[in-house]
Amino acid sequence: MPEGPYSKFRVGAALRTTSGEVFTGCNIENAAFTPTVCAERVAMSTAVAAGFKTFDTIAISSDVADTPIVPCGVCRQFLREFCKELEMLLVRPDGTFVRSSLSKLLPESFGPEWL
Ligand SMILES: O=c1ccn([C@H]2C[C@H](O)[C@@H](CO)O2)c(=O)[nH]1
Ligand SMILES: [Zn+2]
Repeated sequence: MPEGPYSKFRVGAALRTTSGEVFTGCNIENAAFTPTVCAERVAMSTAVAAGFKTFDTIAISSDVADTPIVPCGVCRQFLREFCKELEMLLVRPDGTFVRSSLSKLLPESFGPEWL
């Protein structure tokens, strides 16, 4: 995965649909900073643009810290739109990972069924 030119972070995400397809994404940084998009949102946007709307698992990895990466708040809400109970594999640079879930990282969440 490419390095973000400003943060120097490399983040990758692999999102699996309930029918087994995998869509990947990387963080895409912007000179104006604010328009930067995270790997998780790129992966889900790519999947939705391809017509997939049901997901079960996302793996997220980074090569920066020794601790597993965690998705930012914006991504948690973005992912929530299509899967309240999304399983998460938070991967360390050495390939080991911890399991988490969106319902754990974004409890009592607001979603489409409210509208
Ligand atoms: O879960 C995360 C956390 C951060 N980033 C990106 C956004 C930015 O390019 C860089 C630093 O925040 O890492 C992601 O892609 N996913
Ligand atoms: Zn994010």
